[in-house]
Amino acid sequence: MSAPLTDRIRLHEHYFRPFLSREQLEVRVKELGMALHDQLAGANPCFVVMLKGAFVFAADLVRASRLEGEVCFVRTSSYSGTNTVGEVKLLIPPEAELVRGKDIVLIEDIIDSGYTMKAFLPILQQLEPRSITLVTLLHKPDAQRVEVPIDLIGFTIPTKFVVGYGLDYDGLGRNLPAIYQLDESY
Ligand SMILES: O=P(O)(O)OC[C@H]1O[C@H](OP(=O)(O)OP(=O)(O)O)[C@H](O)[C@@H]1O
Ligand SMILES: Nc1nc2[nH]cnc2c(=O)[nH]1
Repeated sequence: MSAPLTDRIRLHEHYFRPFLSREQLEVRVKELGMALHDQLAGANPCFVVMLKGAFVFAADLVRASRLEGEVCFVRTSSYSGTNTVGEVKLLIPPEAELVRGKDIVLIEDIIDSGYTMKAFLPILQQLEPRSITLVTLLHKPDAQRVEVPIDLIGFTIPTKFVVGYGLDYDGLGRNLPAIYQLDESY
């Protein structure tokens, strides 16, 4: 049997405490979906999903938006454990033919230092989309090191490492239905 969501959990050597519940996520993702629907009314966008972390959020957001459009996946990587390694690697690039001339909804799970988006946005812009709407579920403003033009934010959160709802700690935790925050008291 799995642990109740009120309990702290352990992933590898770290403990995490409940932070955003499944219900809070559901309500906010629906609101973001409706906001996207209003902003892009009548458009036929392409949803660009940042793997791996955004896969759960994107699945819910795309459906909540009720917008018809292609979905495409890109993959960047820059974290080892709970720290950014600074260098952003592009492991799966965007499909040029799906992006050119389209209204892009760029879906990210978290903007922390901002380095990932700072590196990726010019790559996307080179493919000449009509517009880019950047949506992030989580934003850590106090951790941000570089400017990023964010259009929609789910939750503004403190500078603490979080897991769940797609986000991992060294490969674990992506399957958790809620979001947990690193508990440094252990
Ligand atoms: O604003 P930043 O400090 O750059 O951090 C944000 C990025 O970090 C995570 O990706 P990660 O590189 O861990 O890859 P993953 O999505 O495959 O877990 C997350 O999914 C964001 O893409
Ligand atoms: N899982 C996870 N990945 C991140 N990438 C940047 N910040 C975070 C974070 O707090 N949690």
